[in-house]
Amino acid sequence: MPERRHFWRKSLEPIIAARNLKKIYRMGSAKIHALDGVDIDVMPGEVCAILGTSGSGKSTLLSLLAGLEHPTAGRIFIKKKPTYKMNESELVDFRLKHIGFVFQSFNLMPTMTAVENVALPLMFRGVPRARRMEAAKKLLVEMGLRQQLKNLPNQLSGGQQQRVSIARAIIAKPEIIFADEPTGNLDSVTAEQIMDIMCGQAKKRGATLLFVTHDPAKAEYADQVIHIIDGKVAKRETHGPAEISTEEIIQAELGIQGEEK
Ligand SMILES: Nc1ncnc2c1ncn2[C@@H]1O[C@H](COP(=O)(O)OP(=O)(O)OP(=O)(O)O)[C@@H](O)[C@H]1O
Repeated sequence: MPERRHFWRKSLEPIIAARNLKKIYRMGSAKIHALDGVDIDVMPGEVCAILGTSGSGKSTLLSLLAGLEHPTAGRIFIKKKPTYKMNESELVDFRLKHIGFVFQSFNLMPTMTAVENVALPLMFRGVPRARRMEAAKKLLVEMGLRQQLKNLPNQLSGGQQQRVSIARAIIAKPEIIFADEPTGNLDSVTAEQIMDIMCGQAKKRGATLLFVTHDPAKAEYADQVIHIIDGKVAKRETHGPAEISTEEIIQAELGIQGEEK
């Protein structure tokens, strides 16, 4: 598990902020309150887990925050921009510039090789082919896939496919990464490796990572855990300044080592 970075939450502005988010789905005459007044603040560079059981509303929350669906009510600000007011084309543009996605079922292009899949987001940004293929290759090698660069997705294991999709999510250097049950299709050993890679890469790049999980063990990787029950925030936990003493903060800031006894 990568070392957690400590956040001086008070001194930072949230990169993701949501207020009183509501999402009501209509099924015939029935109304389903998938989200019922959720508030969220995620700080820049933070790893945040949305933890909840099946049907609690976590995927709905992720899809609202990512601008894939519109809320029934409430406000969402990403990088201080009111994304809940944006139209589809503004949202597409915003996502392309600032957000990377990792999905439970990998969502790789089946007819493209690993390296072509990873290079794809750079194509949308107009990076010339030679440069984007080189960057994709470098990243995949860093992820331990040197031997699999030219494999198609169906010639890769689940863990390898998820590494490719993490590489695809981060290659264009998004400030925010959203991941929906990123280890849901993987065995427990591979799932741990993927959590290490995903959280480690986010930290290394200073990106904000928000992931959804039903597994409390995966939420352990996060700086902030938001527990969702029946569309409401039931509990928030932050690991960071709250857990360390003022003296430790001062020592960390000044680089002072503890005195030898
Ligand atoms: N498009 C939809 N139309 C109608 N109801 C929906 C829709 N999407 C989600 N729901 C309902 O909203 C509630 C929350 O669903 P959501 O998918 O967000 O839960 P979840 O916590 O992600 O569950 P899981 O872990 O099983 O994916 C559920 O009752 C679900 O049936």
